[in-house]
Amino acid sequence: MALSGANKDGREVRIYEYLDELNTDLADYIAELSEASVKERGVFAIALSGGSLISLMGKLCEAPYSKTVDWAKWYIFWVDERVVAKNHADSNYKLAKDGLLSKVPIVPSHVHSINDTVSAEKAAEDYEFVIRQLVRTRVISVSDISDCPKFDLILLGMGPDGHVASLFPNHSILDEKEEWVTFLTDSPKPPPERITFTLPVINSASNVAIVVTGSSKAEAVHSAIDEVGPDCPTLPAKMVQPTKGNLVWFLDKAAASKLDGAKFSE
Ligand SMILES: O=C1O[C@H](COP(=O)(O)O)[C@@H](O)[C@H](O)[C@H]1O
Repeated sequence: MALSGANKDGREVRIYEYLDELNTDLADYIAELSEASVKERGVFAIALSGGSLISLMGKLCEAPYSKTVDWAKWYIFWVDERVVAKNHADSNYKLAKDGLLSKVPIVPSHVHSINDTVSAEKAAEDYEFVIRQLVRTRVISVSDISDCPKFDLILLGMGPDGHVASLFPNHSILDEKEEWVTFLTDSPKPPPERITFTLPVINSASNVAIVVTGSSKAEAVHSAIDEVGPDCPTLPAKMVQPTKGNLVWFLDKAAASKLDGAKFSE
């Protein structure tokens, strides 16, 4: 059984009693957005995070999705990446390749990973350049209220500290307004060197989903969604507020356990 609700800002919160239900609904959600985007624009530009998200997307590799999704129209990007070699265990690219991309017929030239042979600063600069080229050719749409790229879907995870992408609480990177992709060399979570989409890019997407499981994240979920606690205003997850797009939270029972008014009967 799933609980679902929308608040005044149009933000939707979906809570699942069982992980299998969350995984299936997440696959349905992504497949539906892919179909709508391919119908409207001919392509689907999706940006992935790393971490637990990739295994939660696992149903996409199975029937019916493996057959019904128009994989040839997918263009893949990373919302954030650790600046390590692509075959390193910490690489978000490797995680997605092993867990998803190698199991479905994605066109290799549509997979846009970062340059892993340069510094974090140069990798961020190069990645933004790649995105600018694809905005120019409209593989990625453009926001009609800023010059920001408008991804069809941005998928985020969230850490127990409320970080999303590589946007960490109280980090100056949260104030970045000009760059689309920026870098940090002092990530509080290892590895220290990372690149990340900035908040203006995340908040320009047509659709953003934040997918969170586990009790270690319940406090940050409560703070971000119920808008409580001293850390709330500067919690990166709370700062994800698409300007014109849709925001959906996918939560398991444990992650939702501290939310006001979201209780499953025992
Ligand atoms: O370091 C990172 O952490 C977040 C959250 O990861 P999770 O395993 O707790 O879901 C992830 O979304 C991000 O992409 C990654 O670089």
